[in-house]
Amino acid sequence: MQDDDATQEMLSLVLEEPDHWAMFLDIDGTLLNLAPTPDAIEVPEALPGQLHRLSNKLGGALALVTGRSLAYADELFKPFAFPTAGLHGAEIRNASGMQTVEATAEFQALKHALTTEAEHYPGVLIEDKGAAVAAHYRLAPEYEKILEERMHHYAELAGPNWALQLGKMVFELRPARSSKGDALERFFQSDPFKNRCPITIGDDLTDESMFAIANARGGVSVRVGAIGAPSCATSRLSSSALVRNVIAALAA
Ligand SMILES: O=P(O)(O)OC[C@H]1O[C@H](O[C@H]2O[C@H](CO)[C@@H](O)[C@H](O)[C@H]2O)[C@H](O)[C@@H](O)[C@@H]1O
Ligand SMILES: [Mg+2]
Repeated sequence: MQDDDATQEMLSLVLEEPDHWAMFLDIDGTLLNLAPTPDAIEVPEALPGQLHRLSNKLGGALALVTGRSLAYADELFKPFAFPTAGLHGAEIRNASGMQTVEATAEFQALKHALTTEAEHYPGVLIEDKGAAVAAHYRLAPEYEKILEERMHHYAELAGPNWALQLGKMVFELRPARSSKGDALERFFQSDPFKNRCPITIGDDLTDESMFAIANARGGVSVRVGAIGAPSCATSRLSSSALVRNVIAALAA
């Protein structure tokens, strides 16, 4: 299912039975257009309020599920503080409170070594996310191969508590203990998510684990972007703009 059909499906499902559904939304490339650098993203002025109204319609069962840190996600959508899973599922704020992850001294040293090494790769940006770190090559695609090799090396150094996460023009080291799919299961343990059916929308490899949970629970999974990348999502929306149209229509 694509664009018009996928949009129509989500609108009718949620508007007809708002008490039945829970929505799980990725941020970069899904709610927001991709930008040249991590901090260059723009949050459309109306979006935080629309998400808030939609969340109210769903009885609070709307969560952000992102590779960003929880604190960064909160900044983007303030003054609202939605239930959120950050660092690809490793951090979570749900009804049970907030769980974050601390970087160990060894991981701090690793981030320092990576940042120093990246000075030799002009245009490569290192994003320090606390217990995760991202090496972005969007501005310097010529370094993709070397960066991939080096990030495999740093992943080995980091040990089994960290995993290498591939993304859009980025290699990340993230806490290995939890994926976005695991985060969904944790949301489902308590209200307002308990006993609801998931609608998941995401654009990247990291979102596949939440699509799998949505499919297994009889829900809806939507991958954003052009057809091409293999995905277990059952529907497609070709752009973040279309995602925001769905959010606006559901919030109205
Ligand atoms: O799970 P998400 O909410 O989609 O976060 C995934 C990563 O998004 C960010 O990087 C990506 O978006 C940047 C801004 O558009 C872009 O410049 C970059 O090339 C993309 O990879 C973010 O910086 C990462 O920390 C997130 O893990
Ligand atoms: Mg994304």
